[in-house]
Amino acid sequence: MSAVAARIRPDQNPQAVTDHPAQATITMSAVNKWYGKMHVLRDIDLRVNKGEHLVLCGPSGSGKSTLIRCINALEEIQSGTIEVNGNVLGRKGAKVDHIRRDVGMVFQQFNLFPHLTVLQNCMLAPRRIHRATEAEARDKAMHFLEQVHIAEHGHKYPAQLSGGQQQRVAIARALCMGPQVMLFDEPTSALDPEMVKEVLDTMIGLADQGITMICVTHEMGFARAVAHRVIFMDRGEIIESAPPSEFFGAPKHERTRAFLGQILNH
Ligand SMILES: Nc1ncnc2c1ncn2[C@@H]1O[C@H](COP(=O)(O)OP(=O)(O)OP(=O)(O)O)[C@@H](O)[C@H]1O
Repeated sequence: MSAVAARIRPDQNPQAVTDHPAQATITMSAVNKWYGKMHVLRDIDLRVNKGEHLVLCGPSGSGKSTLIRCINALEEIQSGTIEVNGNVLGRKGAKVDHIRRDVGMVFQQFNLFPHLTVLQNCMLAPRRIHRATEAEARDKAMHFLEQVHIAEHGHKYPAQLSGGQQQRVAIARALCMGPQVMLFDEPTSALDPEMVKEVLDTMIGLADQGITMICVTHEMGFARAVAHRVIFMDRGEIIESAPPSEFFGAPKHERTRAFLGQILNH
């Protein structure tokens, strides 16, 4: 049985979020973003509690990537506020470097440095951000490479690994920063089908450890198994947000139903 199938769904597990009393890690309030004249995020209000796992889905171009890229300050917003662990983005004196340290990001393309080994890729953040010694950085990198079951490939270069293995290295590298929140932007979209499961299983392992996660993904099996809340976005707006049982069992909005009809029948 796959790890996805074997898990108790979080909304069937009363301890899942109540272990973490409502303590917001991320708060987005009335966030608007334009690219030129294109209004891509429209009055986004979103609160993510510590330990919460969110899955963000929606049609192509609906603003999902932009939303999560705004959270770690890869994109600027034009109005509203985003607060991450007490740091308010966009305000004078905002500590963008703190936000980037607190928020680990995993992209569709793995973005590993090709000229560095797996181990060296993972040692960068501890060395540069946490000013760790070489030995400390190596220990930390090995710890997270072991966690994603890839430590034996530490001496290799990214090009010598499969896509799934590279993505697991990218996850380990993000974890080496010691983030409070992990953002995943379609982490399995660039992978061959047989490699998708290994990456999803790694993400499930992280979820089980209680790390706060926001995942943009169309892997609805993962959403059912791991998400406390599934959010549907369309045309820059949050249309629906509900626990998976409700979201999949009785979606309220017509646009959510149409979207689910398309991707679940695919
Ligand atoms: N850097 C950019 N400059 C201009 N327009 C952009 C930029 N990035 C994204 N867009 C546009 O903003 C809109 C939202 O894009 P975004 O990538 O956030 O959507 P998405 O829901 O993540 O889509 P997908 O599922 O295809 O990745 C799209 O119309 C896209 O073309």
